[in-house]
Amino acid sequence: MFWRKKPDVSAATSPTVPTEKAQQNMASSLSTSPLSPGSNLSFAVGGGSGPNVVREIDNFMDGLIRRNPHEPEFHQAVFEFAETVMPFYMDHQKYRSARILERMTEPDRIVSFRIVWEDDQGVPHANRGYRVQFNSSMGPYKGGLRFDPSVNASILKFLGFEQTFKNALTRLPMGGGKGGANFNPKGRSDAEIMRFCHAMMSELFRHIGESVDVPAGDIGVGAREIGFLFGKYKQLANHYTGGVLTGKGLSFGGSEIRKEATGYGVVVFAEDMLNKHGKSMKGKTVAISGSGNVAIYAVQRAMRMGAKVVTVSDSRGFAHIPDGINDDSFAILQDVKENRRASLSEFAKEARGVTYHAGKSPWSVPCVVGLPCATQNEVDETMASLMVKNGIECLAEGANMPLTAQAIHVLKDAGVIFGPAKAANAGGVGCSGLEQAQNAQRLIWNREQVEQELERIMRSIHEQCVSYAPVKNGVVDYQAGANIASFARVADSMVGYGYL
Ligand SMILES: NC(=O)C1=CN([C@@H]2O[C@H](COP(=O)(O)OP(=O)(O)OC[C@H]3O[C@@H](n4cnc5c(N)ncnc54)[C@H](O)[C@@H]3O)[C@@H](O)[C@H]2O)C=CC1
Ligand SMILES: O=C(O)CCC(=O)C(=O)O
Repeated sequence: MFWRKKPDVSAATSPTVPTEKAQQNMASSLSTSPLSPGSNLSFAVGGGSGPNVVREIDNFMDGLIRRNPHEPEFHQAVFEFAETVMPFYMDHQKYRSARILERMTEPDRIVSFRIVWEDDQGVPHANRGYRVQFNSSMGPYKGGLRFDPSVNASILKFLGFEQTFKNALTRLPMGGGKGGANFNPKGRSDAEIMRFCHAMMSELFRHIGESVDVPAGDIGVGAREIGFLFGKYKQLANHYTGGVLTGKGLSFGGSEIRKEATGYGVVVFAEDMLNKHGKSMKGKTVAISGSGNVAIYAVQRAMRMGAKVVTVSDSRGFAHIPDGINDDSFAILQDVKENRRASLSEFAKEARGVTYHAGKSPWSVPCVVGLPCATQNEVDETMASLMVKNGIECLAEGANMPLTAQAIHVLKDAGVIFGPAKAANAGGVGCSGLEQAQNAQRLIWNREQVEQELERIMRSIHEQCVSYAPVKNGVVDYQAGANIASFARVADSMVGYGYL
């Protein structure tokens, strides 16, 4: 069945744009919430969606879940995508006959391996490392490494899937991948982190390369870890190839702005969405979750745009800053998180006008703009309803999949401008692409050059979303726009390659 029809090779040369019929299909499928109230089936498609579209999504998800049991995060990411892409897919026979949706939801390969390292007391530990090489249609696999005890195949498959389409939106030559280990870096010394990274690279180096697969950072992996990983790769490979990892230190091939890029990009994207709807960030109350790499630079960029940032959080609680973070409190936040790697409660103790709320999430604090920048599924339906009640107007996802499918529907149904992760947080990987370009040229661009190029990438992503997005009650559906624009790009390449 899968291989029955011949590929439509002519499609490879003509980029696909949504037809009028597809736009109508999208409008009907998006006109009501796809989740039946009270349904226990989290992927049940119901309401007023076109019956054919609903049936196709159901059948497709049934098959995906059967082939990938016990992987809820992967199912969720694919559902979120399929739900908006299906009408477009159904309208394009060249994709359907090539079974592109089934093919693009199957990773190219997954490697998993043992990582044995020694702690400071001389005790050996074994962890599991992974690299999910999801799709290389657009270029070498590209995507971060995550160190967190929760890491498993489901989480990395969802991240690798998302990364494929995010990278396509940057229009740089990057495929999608993701990796990591179920290692908890919290409380570990620098020496332990170094030994862990060296042990991980002892296996990972066989699977990566500047034209093969180029990892970078994600949760628990920043410049320190990339330095240890790069050093070990250089030693094992016996050559200096900067382009094999991104997020490197500036002294050994890293790029200006990479550290700031994801957070800055999220705010630039939010500003573009607001501008498109006749609004702006200036003077807006902004709630941010997380206090890691993405969150810190989202705070900084939002402050520079004249917004008032009233929350940040970590896995233990959140800090409330009713008058907004200022330059002094931002410097303390950076020091607590980036240098001392301490809890946010320290930030609250040291900065003026900050209270700390242990065990609570920041989303009960009223805001006009929400930027979830911590982790997946941190905002559920209840929190989204509370945000709506509190007057939120715009939400851009800094983290990957921070909202449940139901939470997204609550916001969109209430007319909130919603920026999905694959568009809103693409600045990080976009800047990684610029780091690869500098490494290939053996040149270092200055800060202004990189920042200008990053803004150009974010603006182009915004335009691509708008050009594919339906508009409902005057609000652009960026989720559908991002999914369809990136689907078309990846699908056209896959169709062009034939049956691979
Ligand atoms: N670093 C990057 O360039 C990019 C990161 N992302 C995504 O952004 C998110 C944050 O990543 P980074 O800032 O790089 O990581 P990080 O390790 O620097 O920071 C993660 C933050 O999330 C918080 N956090 C982690 N688990 C949590 C939980 N279960 N509940 C509440 N808070 C939790 C941590 O306390 C920390 O503040 C992730 O979803 C990541 O996949 C997306 C695009 C690029
Ligand atoms: O910079 C990169 O290659 C990866 C960034 C990343 O992991 C992400 O976009 O989620």
